[in-house]
Amino acid sequence: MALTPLVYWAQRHEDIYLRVELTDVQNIDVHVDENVLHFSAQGHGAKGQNEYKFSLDFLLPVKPQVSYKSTQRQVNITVHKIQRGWWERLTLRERKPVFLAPDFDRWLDESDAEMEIREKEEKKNRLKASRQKEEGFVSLKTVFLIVYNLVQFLGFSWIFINMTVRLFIIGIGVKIYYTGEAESVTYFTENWLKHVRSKLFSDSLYDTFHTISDVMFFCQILALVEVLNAAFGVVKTGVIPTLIQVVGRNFILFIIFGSLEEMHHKPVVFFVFYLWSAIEIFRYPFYMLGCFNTEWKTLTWLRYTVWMPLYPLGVLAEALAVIQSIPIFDESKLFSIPLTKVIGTSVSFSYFLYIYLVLMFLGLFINFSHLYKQRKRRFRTKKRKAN
Ligand SMILES: CCCCCCCCCCCCC[C@@H](O)CC(=O)SCCNC(=O)CCNC(=O)[C@H](O)C(C)(C)COP(=O)(O)OP(=O)(O)OC[C@H]1O[C@@H](n2cnc3c(N)ncnc32)[C@H](O)[C@@H]1OP(=O)(O)O
Repeated sequence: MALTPLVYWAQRHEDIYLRVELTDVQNIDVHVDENVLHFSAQGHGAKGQNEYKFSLDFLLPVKPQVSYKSTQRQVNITVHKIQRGWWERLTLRERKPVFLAPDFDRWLDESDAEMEIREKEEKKNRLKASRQKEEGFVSLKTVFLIVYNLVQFLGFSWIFINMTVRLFIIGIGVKIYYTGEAESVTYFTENWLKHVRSKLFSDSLYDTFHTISDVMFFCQILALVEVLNAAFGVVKTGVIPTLIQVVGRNFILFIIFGSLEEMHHKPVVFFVFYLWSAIEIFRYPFYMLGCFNTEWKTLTWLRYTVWMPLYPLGVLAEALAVIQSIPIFDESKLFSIPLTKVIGTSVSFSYFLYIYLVLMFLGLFINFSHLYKQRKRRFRTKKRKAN
């Protein structure tokens, strides 16, 4: 025989909530037919395990679509009113069915319900406002990163192209000079070629600092922004690797090359600048595309692969520059720390440079493993996305 479960009800301006006191419910059937809700299910109620049924003839029209959710302890039913409003009772008949009672857990009177609506609306508005603020910040951040990456890309491209063109011209100069044809040209032409060759060679290898340094200074000072970006969470990356990278390069640029005129004409400047710019012409456009949520696979591959040979070579070139600068610092006593007049001597900056050489290889190890992890993460996520 079908029994009636205990049913608790509450209302809001738009909905009716029913809570049916049945546990471990199965075979639930809930539907609204001609404004009457019919419920039947098997479950454990006040009369033990049984089939339970009830129906409710609503006071005012409701929508035929009902939603329900059954948990282990109860069945929650939501019925939607056709017209928004507050009902004075639930059923058409004035006499309340015996199995029906107010759900005091959800019960609100009309004014409380209005307050609830107002609170919900205010919460929604607050959420909307904060989302708009966040979106504004995100778009501002994106514009900032696009501009930053674009400026760096243009700077390093100028450096790289300038140096490549000069290197290419030397190549041709050397080739013309050493070919058999060159031997057959007049003494005047040979001398002229010799002059051109030596001029081009010295210009491109020995004069890198004077041609390139201003742009390199600009780009590397600007790169300090990357440390701030990492520190303030503007981009998702570690502060330590970025700090090592930026401080490491700026030390070479400003202290080793910038402060010693004797270093300006050394070919090592060429190698250091060339190796630095060779990665950045891929890294910055890769970041730029990332800002547009776009990816160009070849560029991604280059960004996460080219550093493998370039990083150790870059550190080697920087180490060579440091080693070459040591006798110059010793002789010039630049940055040396004067000891008291009694001792009458000073501690040369070169001692710091020996320590720095060790730090460089430590920095190489930290950043190499960081870049290796970034590469693995990048290609792992890509593979997972592809699956
Ligand atoms: C602490 C005191 C320091 C003392 C120093 C003493 C030791 C000094 C040793 C120094 C050795 C330096 C040698 C070096 O100068 C030699 C060379 O550079 S040789 C040339 C080769 N070099 C390189 O390849 C390094 C290039 N640089 C880098 O890759 C970065 O600077 C580095 C911090 C090393 C790594 O980059 P990052 O951690 O940012 O990795 P990702 O590129 O994968 O980026 C992670 C996510 O962040 C997003 N991101 C990062 N930057 C930007 C940006 N500007 N705009 C937009 N988005 C950015 C990126 O898209 C990634 O996000 P997602 O994963 O979602 O795609």
